[in-house]
Amino acid sequence: MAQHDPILLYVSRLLDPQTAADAAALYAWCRRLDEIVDTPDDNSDNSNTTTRAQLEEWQDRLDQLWDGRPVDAMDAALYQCLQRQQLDRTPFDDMIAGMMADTVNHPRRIATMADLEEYGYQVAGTVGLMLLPLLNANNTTLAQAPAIALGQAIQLINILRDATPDGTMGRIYLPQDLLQAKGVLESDILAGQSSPQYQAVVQQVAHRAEELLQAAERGKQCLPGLGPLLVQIIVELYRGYLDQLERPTENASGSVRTQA
Ligand SMILES: CC(C)=CCC/C(C)=C/CC/C(C)=C/CC/C(C)=C/COP(=O)(O)OP(=O)(O)O
Repeated sequence: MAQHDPILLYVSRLLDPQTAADAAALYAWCRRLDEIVDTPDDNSDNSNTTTRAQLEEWQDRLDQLWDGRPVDAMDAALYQCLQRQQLDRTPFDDMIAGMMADTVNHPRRIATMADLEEYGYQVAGTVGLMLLPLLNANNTTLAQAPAIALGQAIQLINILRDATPDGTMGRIYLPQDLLQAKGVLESDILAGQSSPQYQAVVQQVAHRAEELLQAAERGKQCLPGLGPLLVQIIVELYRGYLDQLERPTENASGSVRTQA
């Protein structure tokens, strides 16, 4: 989907070469994990069992990495990063747990906005926590909530942006309670069909994403040096995507299209 640099690599141009290499090692680990789950669903038990087995294997590899036994060159790069930085293991485990939820909960649905934010923490807020040591946060305790908020905002915006392809893969990440309250038909989402009611749910989620971006902006002063600038660049980039999402266009067949 992405027609741009992955966000982590894009902003790592602001980091010194060693820190950028550490960020790249983190990115590679997250990307390879994402690839395990990012295949079209065939809704079969077989497919889910295979994905779960791959995630369990990934968890075992993480155990080995943390024990100082990386299994390949990419894990070795992350291991070197672990030796330089004080990385906490929890966000790595939480990210795998979030990916696991994608295979257990089938077809993929999210019950409430709180559940969506929890998922956003698991698959993206965790990246914010992983990055804090690399960014030399002055006060890690204070920096955690805004770092998580930024990842969650990015995830919500990506979900809004990718709603149509996700729908055609049978995945609906917009909260069921909001969709039901507005009377949006699941069959319309799966067919990529927009409506004023659907757009109202998009606006609600977009509003929450903007609140999370603002929380990240308020917290950026916890970072030294170019850290606040780095955060502001990410915030403005994703605020730009939000602006485009709030101006939906319809193509000739009336399907959900955004200007992103
Ligand atoms: C505010 C404070 C104190 C710290 C900020 C700490 C940071 C930089 C947090 C951001 C973490 C981050 C970059 C999370 C994003 C994870 C994610 C879902 C990336 C995928 O995004 P895209 O690159 O847009 O994906 P596509 O490739 O699908 O477009």
